[in-house]
Amino acid sequence: MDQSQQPLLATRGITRRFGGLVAVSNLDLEIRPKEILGLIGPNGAGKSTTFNLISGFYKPSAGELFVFGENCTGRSALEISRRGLVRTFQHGSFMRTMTVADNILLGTIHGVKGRAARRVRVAETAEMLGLTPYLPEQAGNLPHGLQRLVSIAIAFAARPRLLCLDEPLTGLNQTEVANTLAMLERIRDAFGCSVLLVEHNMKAVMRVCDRIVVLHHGQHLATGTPAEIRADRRVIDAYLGHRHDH
Ligand SMILES: Nc1ncnc2c1ncn2[C@@H]1O[C@H](COP(=O)(O)OP(=O)(O)OP(=O)(O)O)[C@@H](O)[C@H]1O
Repeated sequence: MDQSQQPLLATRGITRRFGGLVAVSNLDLEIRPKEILGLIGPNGAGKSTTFNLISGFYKPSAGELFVFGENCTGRSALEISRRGLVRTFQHGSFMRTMTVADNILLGTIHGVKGRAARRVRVAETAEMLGLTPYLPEQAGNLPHGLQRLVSIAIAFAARPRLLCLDEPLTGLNQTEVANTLAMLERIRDAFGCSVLLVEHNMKAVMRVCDRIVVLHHGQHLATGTPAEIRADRRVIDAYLGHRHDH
């Protein structure tokens, strides 16, 4: 296969059980270079579990995980992050009492050597995300929208090849959503990084994603472009038809 088209990440038949409950069942998923991939589905569909499986926070009950072509089934979250996959968490992933600058610095610890280089990386990252004016501020004192950006900045400071974002748009107003989407596209275009987006804001998902994967009851329901997903009768019945924000 042409190296540039090899999936950055692939799951083969990945499954996760919690006791008798199958949260994710036999899922094949691929994330391609430089794509923004949306992962959507109703509450309880298995999105967070999938996210935890691919970032190494959960071990699969069955199936395999390939990260950048390497079989990483059963590897720890740290081992996977060292290969260039970085994630955020649903409820924010930053230290409230630290400054924005020190928060972003945390994201450079594994990937950048030396104080001066780290300082440069922090400045570049803040610039990219529009956070430069807030660098000296205590992160916990910032408005919610900026706090969400700080979480993304920490993840992006490692310059991942795959940035996995867990509901990054929750609680943002329309302007903040538009700014965040524009920022994701900038990151993708400038650094060639892929983005996996778990998100309930359908309007945003339809706008920014190249492809979308739909889960339902832990199973794969559909994969396609936003236009294909919007027109898919099974997806409308299972999910989109019940929503009011698209
Ligand atoms: N640690 C756990 N222990 C037991 N059951 C779990 C655990 N995590 C998830 N589940 C169950 O697995 C199923 C899938 O949950 P998951 O959180 O992955 O769905 P989701 O699509 O992310 O939902 P939401 O949109 O509400 O975040 C649900 O039935 C949930 O109750």
